[in-house]
Amino acid sequence: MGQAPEQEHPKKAFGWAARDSSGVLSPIHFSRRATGEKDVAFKVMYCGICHSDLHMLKNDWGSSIYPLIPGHEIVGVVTEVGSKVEKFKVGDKVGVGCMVGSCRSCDNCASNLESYCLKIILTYGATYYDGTITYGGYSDTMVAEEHFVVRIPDSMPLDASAPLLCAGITVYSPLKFFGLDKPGMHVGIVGLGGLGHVAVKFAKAMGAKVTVISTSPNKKKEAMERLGADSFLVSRNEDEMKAAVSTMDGIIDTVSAVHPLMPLIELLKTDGKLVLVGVPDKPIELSIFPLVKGRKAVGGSCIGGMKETQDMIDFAAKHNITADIEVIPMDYVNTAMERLAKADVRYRFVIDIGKTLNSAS
Ligand SMILES: NC(=O)c1ccc[n+]([C@@H]2O[C@H](COP(=O)([O-])OP(=O)(O)OC[C@H]3O[C@@H](n4cnc5c(N)ncnc54)[C@H](O)[C@@H]3O)[C@@H](O)[C@H]2O)c1
Ligand SMILES: [Zn+2]
Ligand SMILES: [Zn+2]
Repeated sequence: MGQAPEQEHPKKAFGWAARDSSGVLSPIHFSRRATGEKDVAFKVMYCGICHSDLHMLKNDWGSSIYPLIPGHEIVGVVTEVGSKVEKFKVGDKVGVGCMVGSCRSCDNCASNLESYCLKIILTYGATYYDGTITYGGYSDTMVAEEHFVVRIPDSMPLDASAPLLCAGITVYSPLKFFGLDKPGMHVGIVGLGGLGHVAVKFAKAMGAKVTVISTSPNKKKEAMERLGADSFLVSRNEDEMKAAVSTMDGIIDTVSAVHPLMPLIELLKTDGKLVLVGVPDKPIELSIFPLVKGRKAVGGSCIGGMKETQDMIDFAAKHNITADIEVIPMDYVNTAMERLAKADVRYRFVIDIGKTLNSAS
């Protein structure tokens, strides 16, 4: 067990940051806190690029603090553990997702729902307990309290597992909570991007019948043949949409921009649920009649708690679920962001931090 002596001084770290809402990333030297007694420190090997990183880089939600080092799909290998760490040792494969802190005492935290804690501390761009700003995984090292670290099973590839830490849990959690995880359920997945493509895989593994709803007809073949969807609806094709009215038990909507909800609500059966996980920067119009007529619900969902995140990883390992990724070098990140904005990625960029981030760049 690599027991670390308590250290007073922060540690040097290196990463890539945006300095303003242009969102352009460039190298930055910064520091991380010394490994505390409940902390796990690790060398970052890979970090996925979530669309939330792009929203945050551009200050779409008005909450960004610069310099901003994004990244919340972080995986790596443990280099140091604090004296009170129980679950991890040096050399373990681990990951950190969207949060690195919560109050640990409210009702949400007591129910393993840390992502709904009012005092949640996000992995980057948030203020930590000690007053410092949190920095994400586009960097060489990471440190987080043990409670917010998950174990990546040895059987899983580190690069393609990284996106599960945000994209994976964000779709797994509502599938379970809204009861869409049962064989025979008909589940619609809207938006076939990073979240959407893993949602198809999880819903299929849970036994549901899965229909992808997308604006791009050219994604039909791969959705069905590669990802295993049962059917595909082109949302701009009125005939196809009409034929599917009142057929779905639930829909997970991962779209990152403002889009019409009414056609999706029409697809739901009585008591169906439309769950929004995509977070557009502007409000979306909602008419009430279609909800009232079918006792339908529109809801939201935010990542998932730490226990459920570990359950999701273990479920993914059991069912061989990983993300379909394009691995890129660190200095490609700005181009990757431009491509992500145009939905030009199948389906998740993952930065090879371990091999391509070096402070000489
Ligand atoms: N709720 C949460 O906890 C949570 C967690 C992670 C990400 N998110 C949010 O989910 C959204 C999706 O993230 P992602 O990483 O999967 O993004 P992504 O860019 O990989 O996928 C988004 C998909 O939406 C589609 N899309 C974009 N604009 C559209 C439009 N106007 N109409 C129809 N389809 C459109 C794109 O083609 C793409 O397939 C983002 O808003 C992100 O911030 C939320
Ligand atoms: Zn994310
Ligand atoms: Zn709490």
